[in-house]
Amino acid sequence: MTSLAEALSYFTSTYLWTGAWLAIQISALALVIGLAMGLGLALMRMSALRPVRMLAWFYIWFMRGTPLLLQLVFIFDALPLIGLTFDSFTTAVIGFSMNQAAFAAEIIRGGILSVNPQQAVAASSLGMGPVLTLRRIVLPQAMRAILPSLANETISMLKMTSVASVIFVNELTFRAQQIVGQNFKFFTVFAGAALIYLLLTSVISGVQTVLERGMDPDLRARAGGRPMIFRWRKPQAGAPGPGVAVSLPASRVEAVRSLIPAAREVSVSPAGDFLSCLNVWKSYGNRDVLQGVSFSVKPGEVVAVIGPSGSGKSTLLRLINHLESVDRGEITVGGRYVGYTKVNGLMKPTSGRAKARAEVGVSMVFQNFNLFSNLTALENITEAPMRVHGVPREEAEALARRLLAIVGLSGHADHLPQHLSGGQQQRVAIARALAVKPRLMLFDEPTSALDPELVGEVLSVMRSLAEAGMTMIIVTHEIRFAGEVADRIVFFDEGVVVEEGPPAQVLDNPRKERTRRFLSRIAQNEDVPAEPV
Ligand SMILES: Nc1ncnc2c1ncn2[C@@H]1O[C@H](COP(=O)(O)OP(=O)(O)OP(=O)(O)O)[C@@H](O)[C@H]1O
Repeated sequence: MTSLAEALSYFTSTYLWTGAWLAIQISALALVIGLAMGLGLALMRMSALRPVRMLAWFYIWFMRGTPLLLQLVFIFDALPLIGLTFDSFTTAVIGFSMNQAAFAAEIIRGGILSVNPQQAVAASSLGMGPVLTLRRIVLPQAMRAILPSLANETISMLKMTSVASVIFVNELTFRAQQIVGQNFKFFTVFAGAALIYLLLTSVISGVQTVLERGMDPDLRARAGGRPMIFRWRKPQAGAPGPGVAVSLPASRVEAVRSLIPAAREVSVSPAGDFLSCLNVWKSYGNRDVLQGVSFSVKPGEVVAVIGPSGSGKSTLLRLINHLESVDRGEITVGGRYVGYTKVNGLMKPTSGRAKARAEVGVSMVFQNFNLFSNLTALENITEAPMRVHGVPREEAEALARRLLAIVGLSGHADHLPQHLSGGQQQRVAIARALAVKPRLMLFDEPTSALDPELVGEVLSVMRSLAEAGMTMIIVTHEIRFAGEVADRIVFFDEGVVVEEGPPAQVLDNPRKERTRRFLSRIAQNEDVPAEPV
C-alpha cells in the first residue's frame, strides 16, 4: 500500500471521523454560545456606565491573557472542589465558549465601531429604539468587518479542539495520536487527520463566502432587496418592480398635502404653538452653546433659522428631537415633552425616547443625508413605517414608491445610497422623513454638503413641502431660499435668538447690528444656484 493510499484510508476512517464529529460539536456549540456572550460583552464594553465597561474589560483581559489549556484544566479539576463537576465534553464546551466570547467580543466591537455613528443617530431620529437600530442598521453593516475575523476565529477554534485532549476529550487529534501510539505510522495517520481538518475548515471558508455574498448590499440590491442566499425565491406576487409608474395628484404640492396629518390631529400648547422652547440652555464642557433660547412654532408655519457657523443652530434642532438632552429650560412638541418627565421643575430624560419621538411625529433631515447604507432607497423609506409604526409591508412599499415619485426618484427604488448623487440621496432622505407622516420636519442645513448644481433639486422639494403646509424648521445658509419659503426668520448668534420676524423685516430691514453684519457678509459670498422650474 502506498503512503498516499494509506493516508487516504485514514482520511476515511470511521474512528477518526468519530473524533472529528466531537470536534465539530464542540466548535459549533462554542461558536453559538461564544457569539451570544461576545455580543453582550461588546455592548458592555461600549456602555455609558463605567462599572459595566470595566467588568467586560476585565473578563476579556483575563480570558485572552491566560492559556486555554489552563482554563480547561481549571474547569475540569478545580471547580469540583466547590461542587461544580462537569464531564469532559461539557467542560470543553464551557471552556471554548468562554474563551471564544472574549475574542468574539473584540471582533464584534471593532465591527460596530467601524459603522458611522450618524447611522444610529438617523435611526434614532426616525423613532427606532436601540435594539432595533442594532439589529437592522448597525450589525448588518458591522458584519462585513466582523465576518472575516470571525471565520478566522472559528477555524482556529476547530483546530484548537485538540487541546481538549488534556481533559480526555476523545477528539480527532487525540484519536490520531492513539493510532500512532500503536503502529508508529506518524506520517500517514497525521496526514489522514490533516485532510479531515482541511475538509472541515474548507466548509467553514465556504460558509464565510456564502454569508459575505448574502450580506453584500450591492448583491442584495440586485436581488431585489432579498439576501443573496435566498435569491432563488421569486418576488412576491403584486410587488411592483423598479421604476414602476405611480399615479400622483396633479402637482407635487397636492401629493404632499395628502400625506400631512389634518390640522385637527395636531395638538398644540394653550398658546396655539406646536413647538415651544422655553429658556433652553445647553453646554458642552465649559462652553454654553445655547444660552436661554425661547422660541415657538405654530402648526403649518415654516421657520428658517439662520446665523453664523457654531452659533448653536444644529444643537437646537437636536434638542427639539431629543437626540441630545437639555441642561435647563423645557421643550414641548405637540403639547408634550419628548422623552422627559418633570421632576422638581427640572426636565429629566426618561427611557423610551425613541418611542416618544415616534409618537410626537418629529422627523429630521441631516446635512450629510445619513441614509442607511445597507438598505436600498425603498428600504430606507419603509424601515421606520414597518418596524416602528407597524405598517404592513405592502402598504409601506406603496407609500414609499409614492414618496419616491414625489421627490422625482421613481426609477431609483432599488438603488443603494452609494449609487445615488448627493442631491438624490438628500431627496430620498426627505422621502424617508416624510414616510412616518411627521407633524414637524427639522432640516439641518440640508444643502450644505451638496455640489452647487445639486442644491436646486433639494430646495425645490422643500419648497413643495412648505407650500403643502408642512410645519418645518429649516436651519440653512441659503438666505434667498429662506426669504422665499419661510413665514418667519430667526437669526441666531452665540446661542441666543438675536432677532426674529417675517423675512421682509429680518432680511431686508434688520433691527440689530449683528443681523446686519451677518447678512452683509453672506451677501458678499452668496452664490445661490438657479432652481429647476
Ligand atoms: N457633541 C458635541 N460636543 C462638543 N461640542 C459640540 C458638540 N456639538 C456641538 N458642539 C459645539 O457647539 C457649538 C455649536 O455647534 P452647532 O453645530 O450647533 O452650530 P451651528 O450653528 O449649527 O454651526 P454650523 O452652521 O457650522 O453647523 C460648536 O462650537 C460646536 O463645536
